[in-house]
Amino acid sequence: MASLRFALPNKGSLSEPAARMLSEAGYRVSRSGRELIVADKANGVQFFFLRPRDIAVYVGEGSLDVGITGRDLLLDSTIAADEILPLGFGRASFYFAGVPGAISDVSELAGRRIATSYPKLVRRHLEDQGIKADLVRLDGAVETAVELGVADAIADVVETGITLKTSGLATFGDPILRSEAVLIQRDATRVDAETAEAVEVLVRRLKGVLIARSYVILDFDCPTSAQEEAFKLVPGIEAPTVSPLAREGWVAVRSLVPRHDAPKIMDQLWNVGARAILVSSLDTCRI
Ligand SMILES: Nc1ncnc2c1ncn2[C@@H]1O[C@H](COP(=O)(O)OP(=O)(O)OP(=O)(O)O)[C@@H](O)[C@H]1O
Ligand SMILES: O=P(O)(O)OC[C@H]1O[C@H](OP(=O)(O)OP(=O)(O)O)[C@H](O)[C@@H]1O
Ligand SMILES: [Mg+2]
Repeated sequence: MASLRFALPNKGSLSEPAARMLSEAGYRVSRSGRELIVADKANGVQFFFLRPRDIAVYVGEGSLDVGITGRDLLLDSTIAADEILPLGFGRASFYFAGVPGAISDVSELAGRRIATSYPKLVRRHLEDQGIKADLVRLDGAVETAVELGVADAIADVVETGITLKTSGLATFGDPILRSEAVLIQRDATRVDAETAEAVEVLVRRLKGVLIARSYVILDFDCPTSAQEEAFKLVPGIEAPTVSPLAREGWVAVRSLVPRHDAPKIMDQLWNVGARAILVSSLDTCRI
């Protein structure tokens, strides 16, 4: 079986959660030391640990088949690759920011200097708005660039907003981008059939983890007189599973429900007469 060549972040915010998600999907990604290539022979995958910023390059130009990186890093890459699955972690927004009062609107950026580690992404955004500004490309810690007089504003990743606040800056304008970790592949039309099949299996496994993270299993006992009303509350993915109970006039019901809706649904089920309402977590699944 040919190996699927998979690029994973070797450090940074995305590294640990990417490895955890793959491990939950059944792959063996653990590194015993600092090795940069790990073979998962049982699953026919070879993992290459690379800087997240370089991952789109390796995947886009075809040296590696798939990879996990940030949507913002993908869009900033000079080599294009296709986003095939958003992965729900590494969420962050990308904003312009400046000293409050000094700049409060994106239109005021015309002719100003903007520090960023994401020049392509920012340039394209400014062009779309017809704004001409000078970009100052920095590797990191861009928040300090305004204080040190290197730039008039910055464009950077904002997660909690703490770094901005402690640097005396505030965002202005709408978010330039909402980013999260994404699975990427080279231009799908250039992928051979065997690789496409391996990617399909990978995507199904990852979707299994995503569903397992966002849904819970709900079990309850329900009087048959209330079952129609209860089924409306728990439609499930196809339909709820209904089994007989060893008690006349009652059924046992099982269904998947969105994790964050579970408390409200449990209250509603109780109100229609359901009892012994249990919630349990999924490890993974194929839907
Ligand atoms: N708080 C955060 N800080 C930085 N990047 C974040 C954060 N939360 C999510 N991300 C995402 O992580 C990716 C940045 O990867 P990068 O390797 O630069 O991570 P990093 O946390 O900045 O690590 P380092 O600065 O050590 O290289 C981007 O896709 C970014 O949107
Ligand atoms: O909104 P917050 O939760 O404060 O997070 C955002 C900050 O985190 C990142 O910096 P990082 O620590 O990666 O350092 P870097 O700028 O050197 O990459 C990013 O560039 C912001 O500075
Ligand atoms: Mg960083």
